[in-house]
Amino acid sequence: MSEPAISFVDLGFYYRPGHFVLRHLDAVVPRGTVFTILGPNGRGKTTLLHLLIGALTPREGALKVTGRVAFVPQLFQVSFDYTALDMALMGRARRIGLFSQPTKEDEAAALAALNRLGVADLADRPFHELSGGQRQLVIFARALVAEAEILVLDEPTSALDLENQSLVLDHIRAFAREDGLTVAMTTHHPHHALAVSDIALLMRGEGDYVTGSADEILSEDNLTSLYGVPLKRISYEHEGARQETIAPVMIAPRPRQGRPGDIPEKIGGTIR
Ligand SMILES: Nc1ncnc2c1ncn2[C@@H]1O[C@H](COP(=O)(O)OP(=O)(O)OP(=O)(O)O)[C@@H](O)[C@H]1O
Repeated sequence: MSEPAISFVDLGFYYRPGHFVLRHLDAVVPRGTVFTILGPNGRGKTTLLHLLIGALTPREGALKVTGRVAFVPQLFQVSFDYTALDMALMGRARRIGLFSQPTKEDEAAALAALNRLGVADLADRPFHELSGGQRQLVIFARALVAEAEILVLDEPTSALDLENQSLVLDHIRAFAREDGLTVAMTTHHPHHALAVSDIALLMRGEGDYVTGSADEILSEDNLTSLYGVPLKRISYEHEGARQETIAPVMIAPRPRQGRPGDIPEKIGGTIR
């Protein structure tokens, strides 16, 4: 079996001595899989991503990341007047070198990546004038142009409308299934995790983690106890195939046929 893209054993990190943000954390992420990190605010998801990209160093345990990493942060700001194409070209910086000009081949690669993400028409627009979602797609293109083997994505769908969420999830799946990339990402959306992940990590608190096959880990019980609100796995049919999604039941469901408190049997499918 090939070496995993990411592995950590007994990983621990604190910003201030004596105040561990995460501790005794173990996971193995094989190449070409999608690894999703979930947990309530402040549990250390972003801290874990920063450890993966080498911006932070473990205080305890061992962390191994094998392959070139590209990081896509949640909000990407630039203070200079770069175009979207310039931003994508920055992914080629390693090839182009500090004082050289991009070649036609570099430009073609950057345009192809923008095209794949559906934003080639924005190539000449100033990056800082783009919407949050458009910027996100351009930064994805930059990660592709960098020919990274491991993509580390901080809440990749947070700035996106529903259509673009779906598009980005499709891209994430394709990066892993078609390009063989490994994707490590955080999300506050369990249904996104279920849609794309092979492996999930639930960060329940310091020293309290669950990791393993996403389909098994993202159970109603695990998610309900993680978030403190009831969540349901919903089975439905789409284009002739059985699918599953996850939805929170944060407010009392609307009663059907005037029966107060009646939990609907169907929300486009069957609640298990
Ligand atoms: N630079 C820092 N210095 C000190 N403490 C920090 C720093 N960054 C984060 N923390 C603390 O570490 C803990 C974990 O933060 P982190 O941002 O990793 O959580 P998160 O799970 O990503 O949260 P969210 O879902 O809100 O983005 C929090 O208590 C936070 O206050």
